[in-house]
Amino acid sequence: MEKLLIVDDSQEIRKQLKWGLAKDYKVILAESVDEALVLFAQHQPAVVTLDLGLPPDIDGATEGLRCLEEILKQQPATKVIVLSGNEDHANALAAVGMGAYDFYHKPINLDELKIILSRAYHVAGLEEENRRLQTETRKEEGGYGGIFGHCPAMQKVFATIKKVASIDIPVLILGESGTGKEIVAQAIHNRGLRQEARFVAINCGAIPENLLESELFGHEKGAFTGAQNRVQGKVEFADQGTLFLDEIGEMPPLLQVKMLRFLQDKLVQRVGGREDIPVDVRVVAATNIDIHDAMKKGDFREDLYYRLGVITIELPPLRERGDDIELLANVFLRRFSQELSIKARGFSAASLKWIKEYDWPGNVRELENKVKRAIVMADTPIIEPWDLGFEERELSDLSDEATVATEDTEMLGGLELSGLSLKDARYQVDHLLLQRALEECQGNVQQTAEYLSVSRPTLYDLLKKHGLHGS
Ligand SMILES: Nc1ncnc2c1ncn2[C@@H]1O[C@H](COP(=O)(O)OP(=O)(O)OP(=O)(O)O)[C@@H](O)[C@H]1O
Repeated sequence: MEKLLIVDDSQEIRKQLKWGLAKDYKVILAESVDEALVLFAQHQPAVVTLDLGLPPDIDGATEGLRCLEEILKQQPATKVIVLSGNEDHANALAAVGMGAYDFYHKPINLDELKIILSRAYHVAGLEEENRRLQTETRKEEGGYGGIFGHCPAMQKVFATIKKVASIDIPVLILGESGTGKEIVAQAIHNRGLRQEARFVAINCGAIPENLLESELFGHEKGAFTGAQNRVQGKVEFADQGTLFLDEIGEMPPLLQVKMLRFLQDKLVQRVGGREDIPVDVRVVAATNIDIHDAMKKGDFREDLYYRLGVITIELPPLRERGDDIELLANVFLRRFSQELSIKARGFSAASLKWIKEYDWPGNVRELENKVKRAIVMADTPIIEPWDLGFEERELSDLSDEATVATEDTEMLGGLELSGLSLKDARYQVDHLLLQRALEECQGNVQQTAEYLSVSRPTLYDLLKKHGLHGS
């Protein structure tokens, strides 16, 4: 049963209301502001009826308005219904101005008051539900540190991040290119003990072997031609923070040995230097190659693997994430439409079919790029498959809908449509139809619009797009 706080200094009214409302509500009675505020804090009722003339100011409204103010300060969503005398209309209005939900003039008619009360509870309930949904959406909006995923494999990833973040052990992240290895590494850092210090990423596969050592460990002045100054390496730069070694599977054998030594001793020696510099970093590594295969072939050292992969996190490819693909597509749609200030409302059914069925070799990064491109390319707020930039080869397999469209249109004017993308084919057909309708109606715009069953402004837009003119 809902709780209702009744604040009234008149014993008679308190009695009348309790008698009349106790069947529907759990009635709590207060006769002064202080008592009301204590009971309000204790019970947190969604609705309060409040007499404005409370002691010591029973003929004025100062105490009633103070009570209203305090209640709304404690809980702004409370629906306060002010009960006042007929002559006190101005104060009742002032109360509404301060945030009261409604007012009701005494003498009280219980049936009327019951209607007002039930409406107040209804509104309070709706608002509460709305707040709950908004909080949920906001949580969803943030994903897990910006990483979205509902599928069991991603839930397992989140659970592991949670467990390992605050423990200083190495983590190895495995997953195809674009599956989110770097954002997972960043999430581990952001939730860990070193979050105040730096997160330093280095892509071991993108730097030529001869430069990688100095990138990682730094060099002394004169260490090699062109080394004009002493330079700190990424490992040293990450001191106290997290070092993210991306594409560790690509690390050349010699550097694997040096990295292993660093992991064991926590000391770095700059290229051309003799000094051992102590560095305290958390290491998170990632690779998109089959690391077990690389070990079998002798390309990756087993001892380094065991140092780095105390904990491993496997990121599933996008094609194995089920409904997450649609979730991610919508996340990117909202994100980029906001960032680029372009209105994009959603995906057409055909687009969603494509999004779900496509193989996604480039994983989340590819999906992200395709959605971004689509928002820029789309002519309407609804994204169509061709906006997503699927290849013609892929589009030729498109749904029956597209094939039918092409067959129908081929009958229209012997247009050569084969080999055209759906978008181009539609353009050609529109062009032909516009030309014919104009001819048929001798260029009369009004008649042409009627002939094609479009409005005049739409026809003008179409003519402009196709470089055609009425007479
Ligand atoms: N689950 C996810 N939710 C939201 N965005 C994601 C998710 N996974 C990846 N992304 C986004 O996809 C892009 C690629 O992610 P990231 O760079 O972390 O992948 P990666 O596996 O490290 O790629 P690579 O192997 O090429 O280094 C980034 O823009 C990232 O924000």
